[in-house]
Amino acid sequence: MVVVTFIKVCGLRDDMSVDTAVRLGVDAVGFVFAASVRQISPDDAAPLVARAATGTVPVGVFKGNPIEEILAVAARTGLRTVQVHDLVDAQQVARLHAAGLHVVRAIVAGDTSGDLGADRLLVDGAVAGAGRTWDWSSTTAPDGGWILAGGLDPDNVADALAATGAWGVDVSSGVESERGVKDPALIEKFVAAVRAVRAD
Ligand SMILES: O=C(O)c1ccccc1N[C@@H]1O[C@H](COP(=O)(O)O)[C@@H](O)[C@H]1O
Repeated sequence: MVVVTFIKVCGLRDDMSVDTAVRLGVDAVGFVFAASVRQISPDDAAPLVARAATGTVPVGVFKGNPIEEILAVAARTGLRTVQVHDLVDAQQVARLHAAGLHVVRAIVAGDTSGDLGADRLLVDGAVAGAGRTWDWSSTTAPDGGWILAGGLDPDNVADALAATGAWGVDVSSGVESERGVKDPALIEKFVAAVRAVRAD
């Protein structure tokens, strides 16, 4: 039986990477507004967000950004979905919802504080965007469909899915030729590896 796994490719900063992801039919692309080698400004992200909006959901990724800044970035870029790595209470989620945003709450593996009302959970390793795997068998899978992240690449994603049964996967470092530089061939290899996974 073929398994349809949600795929997000994160940390995009140029037309070619966005076009590659859209051509491959990935479900979501991420633009990082947190302090990072992949950080992009709202002005530079806005045209990429518009470029992605053809069946591939653009997602703003935030860590260490005040809620006011997240709202301002969404308004400037047209983003309707945000992935936030440091939400601590349901009021923050409610403020984002009140602005009409779809909210992905990113947590570190082992955190059992739940979704705080967010629309989806993403479970990552201790250092977001570092390309480091974590012990996928060490955590109890959250209820419902959740997204697995942290050091995924074309060679380990099938094992990661088999170990966790995650609903979706998110990749950044594992599809780069050097830190912060996306490699279209690796993006294609990653997507093929996810789509080759079967449940028998
Ligand atoms: O990619 C970043 O630099 C980043 C910075 C701050 C918060 C999140 C970030 N990216 C997210 O990190 C995970 C895993 O990335 P990796 O594949 O291990 O490099 C993923 O959810 C990205 O969206």
